[in-house]
Amino acid sequence: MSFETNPQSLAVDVHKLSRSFRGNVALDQVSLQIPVGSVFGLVGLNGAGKTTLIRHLIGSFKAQSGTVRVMGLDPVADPVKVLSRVGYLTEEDSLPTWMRVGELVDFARGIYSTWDEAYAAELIDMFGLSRSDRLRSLSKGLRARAGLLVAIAHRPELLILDEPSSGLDPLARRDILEAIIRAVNDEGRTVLFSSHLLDEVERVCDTVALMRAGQIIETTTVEEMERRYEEVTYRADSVAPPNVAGVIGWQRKGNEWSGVMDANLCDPRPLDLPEDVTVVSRREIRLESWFAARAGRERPSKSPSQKETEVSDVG
Ligand SMILES: Nc1ncnc2c1ncn2[C@@H]1O[C@H](COP(=O)(O)OP(=O)(O)OP(=O)(O)O)[C@@H](O)[C@H]1O
Repeated sequence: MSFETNPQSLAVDVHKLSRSFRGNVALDQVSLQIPVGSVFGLVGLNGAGKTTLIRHLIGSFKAQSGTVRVMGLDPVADPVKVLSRVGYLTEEDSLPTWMRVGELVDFARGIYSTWDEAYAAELIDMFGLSRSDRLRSLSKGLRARAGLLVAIAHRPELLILDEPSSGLDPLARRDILEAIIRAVNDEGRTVLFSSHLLDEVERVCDTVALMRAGQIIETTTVEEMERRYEEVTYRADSVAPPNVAGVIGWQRKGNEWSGVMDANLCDPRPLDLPEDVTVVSRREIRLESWFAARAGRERPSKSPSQKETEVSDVG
């Protein structure tokens, strides 16, 4: 999919970004455009390149080739301007643990000119923190909340959450994270959310990009994905999936084969479907099935229709 290319309307604009670590390609000609105001999900298997991409956005990696713009600025050339407008929370527990929550808040207030003290106080309360708590003595989940507080109390234009949920219990993940993402987005701000928790991504994101082996292989709105793909389950006593052209990925459970197909390209009941193969169900696609079909381990090809189908055994 393509977005409006007016730089003013893009919170993130990455063009043909490549990066290798000692000869190993981590990012391969990645182009990514995130429109202002979107909640954008970044998904992919371990090692797909998500964190490496995000680190370029916050200026901790310099592009080896290609360009990176965040709110129209180069994060390496203009780190202060960019970081003052970005909120960033990573799974790494990198807060200065010798500080108390109050000291952390005072420190952050000094850094960000847009710091909203009333909002910070509200968040301390909402997260069950106290200014006198020493970060070292907090549980991992409370420290993650303190990190989230610092990431959002300056009301960033772009909030980047890189696996933010790993330290949070399910309740915090659902209630706090979703509330924050929606609040940030309601103000017309942008959220980039990288996560392995696909149900969360599906719930909060309007657009999702899938990374595989250092490339973005598909960017789609959740709506578009639901319109385009469907999951069809067949019953077939065969060792190979039914011969249905254009299926982008199969999952097998006993004698049932579920295929993710592009509704524009496939006929779920082709005329040559063998008589002993029956269609058990046709379901709306879920992000998890799309991910399983598209995120596989081999190098990507150009489009879903050109891609070799993959089979995974789930039962
Ligand atoms: N500092 C580094 N030095 C060497 N290799 C690195 C470094 N950072 C990342 N890599 C490699 O780059 C590739 C992409 O890693 P990256 O952490 O970006 O993936 P990811 O999609 O964020 O994975 P995960 O979901 O596990 O966090 C991997 O092969 C990783 O080993």
